[in-house]
Amino acid sequence: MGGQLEGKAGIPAIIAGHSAKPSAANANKGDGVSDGSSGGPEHPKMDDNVGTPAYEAAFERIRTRLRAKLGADVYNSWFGRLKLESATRSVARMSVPTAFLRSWINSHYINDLMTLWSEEIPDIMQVEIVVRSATKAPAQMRADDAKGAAPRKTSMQPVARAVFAQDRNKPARGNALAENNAGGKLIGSPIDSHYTFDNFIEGKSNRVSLAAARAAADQGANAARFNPLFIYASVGLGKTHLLQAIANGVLSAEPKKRVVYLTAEYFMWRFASAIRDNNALTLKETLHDIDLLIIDDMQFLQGKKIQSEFCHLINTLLDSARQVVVAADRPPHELESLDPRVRSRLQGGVALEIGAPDYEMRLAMLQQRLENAKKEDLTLDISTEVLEHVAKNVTSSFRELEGAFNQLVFRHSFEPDLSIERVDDILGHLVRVDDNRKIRIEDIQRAVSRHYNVSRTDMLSNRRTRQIVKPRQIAMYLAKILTPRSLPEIGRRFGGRDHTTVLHAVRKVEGMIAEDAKLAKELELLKRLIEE
Ligand SMILES: Nc1ncnc2c1ncn2[C@@H]1O[C@H](COP(=O)(O)OP(=O)(O)OP(=O)(O)O)[C@@H](O)[C@H]1O
Repeated sequence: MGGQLEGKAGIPAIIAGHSAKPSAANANKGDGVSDGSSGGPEHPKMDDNVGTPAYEAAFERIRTRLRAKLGADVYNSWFGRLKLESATRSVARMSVPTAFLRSWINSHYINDLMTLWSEEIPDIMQVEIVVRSATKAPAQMRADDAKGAAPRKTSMQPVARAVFAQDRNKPARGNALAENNAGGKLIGSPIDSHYTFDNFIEGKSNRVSLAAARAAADQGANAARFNPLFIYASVGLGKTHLLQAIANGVLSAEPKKRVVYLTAEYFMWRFASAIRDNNALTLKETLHDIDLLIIDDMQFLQGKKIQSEFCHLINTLLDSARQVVVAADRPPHELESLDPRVRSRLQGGVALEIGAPDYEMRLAMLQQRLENAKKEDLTLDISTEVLEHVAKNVTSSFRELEGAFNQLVFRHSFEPDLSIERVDDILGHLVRVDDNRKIRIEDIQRAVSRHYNVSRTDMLSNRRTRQIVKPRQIAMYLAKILTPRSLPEIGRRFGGRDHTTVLHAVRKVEGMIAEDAKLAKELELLKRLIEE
């Protein structure tokens, strides 16, 4: 991979000398509107070669290399939810859950992905990013088919077409997409009936958020205390699951409630198209008349006009005691790109964090997944010892854990007696990723103070001499990119500094790196030393 990780917008990631396929060009438009699958006669079939261990392994290595190159923060933001959808001899197709992510990867990283793929598998001539629908484990999808559920638009569900608002006269539960297509008003994204409170595993790290979510869904006397309810967590810890469980909870109790679930990107797209088509008023009127608004991935809300519409919408809903629930990857006061009026309104309710799951929660999740998977494959038998081993070693998020479980199920079909050693081989990358996340702020402070020859005490002190300020800022920057800690947490570990001081340090160092290649190299070296 080249030293620079910026791709050029709109350049199809096809190696020169091979004919440019229309599908690749489409995949690079990234307009957030078009069909993510982008069609075309030359596309590989969805199930081509996927699951072939060589391709899966190559994809995992590519992810590991991207992570090492970009740092945990940047990687998690853009690639944390990247999945391999299909791969043939010449085309690798990956998916992300939103059009926004697809667009960003296409305009910034597509060439790097192309390079990495061709280094791994020289025959790959083209890479594509498509948008998939709400996440769902393959095992669950097969279970649906077995139960004769209406066919779902699974992995190729384009965000822009995934539209749904609960029609007042329709039953709430069941296959949301089938109901949408049958005539629901087109406003929100689909609500997946598999995400419920009942299958949400409860533990120390999510107990309070779960209780608040239940209260918001019950709409009882307590609900006003949680309005707006703001849930934040880093990737894969259950925000979407909880938000959708609220929607399902409300709809199962009162099917006529008007519930709208939207990702922030979809909200932006919906408003932008309504403004363009001169029907913003109708959209606003419809939205102002709902009972429950749920917005996911709030960190992506951008644009002055859209934010002002959003502000107006939540003001109207909150002022008339309608429930608003929002999720993001950070607390409201850290959503710096948000209009201060929106931020302040979001801060007016309650903001709760979901932390990483502990061992008991992880084991419970694996057991739950195994029980479900066994319903469709009676021969499936993964020992308790293996489940405990995985729960002990894959610790970062439920999504990683789910990925680990799916790999085990896949392997089980041709290696029924999985030993612990084999499990380690198979899940090696997941365990390694996890190790990366265990970097402690103290390790960073120690490495930086040694490198710049300043004492750790000085680094944490109030002294402002240049010799101390620069290493302090560098250490804060490294803490931000190498650990999952929030700005306030980092501030606390640096002598009780405010989160804005940490933010200033991070920006300052980013600016210095952009201008000073020598410093950039020095920091790369430091990063490697800390990660070892
Ligand atoms: N407490 C839980 N109990 C059971 N399953 C969970 C729990 N938390 C998360 N999961 C599962 O883990 C997967 C990832 O969760 P989810 O998509 O809700 O995470 P997220 O926080 O929204 O991540 P992102 O920020 O990347 O969108 C989902 O399949 C979800 O069902």
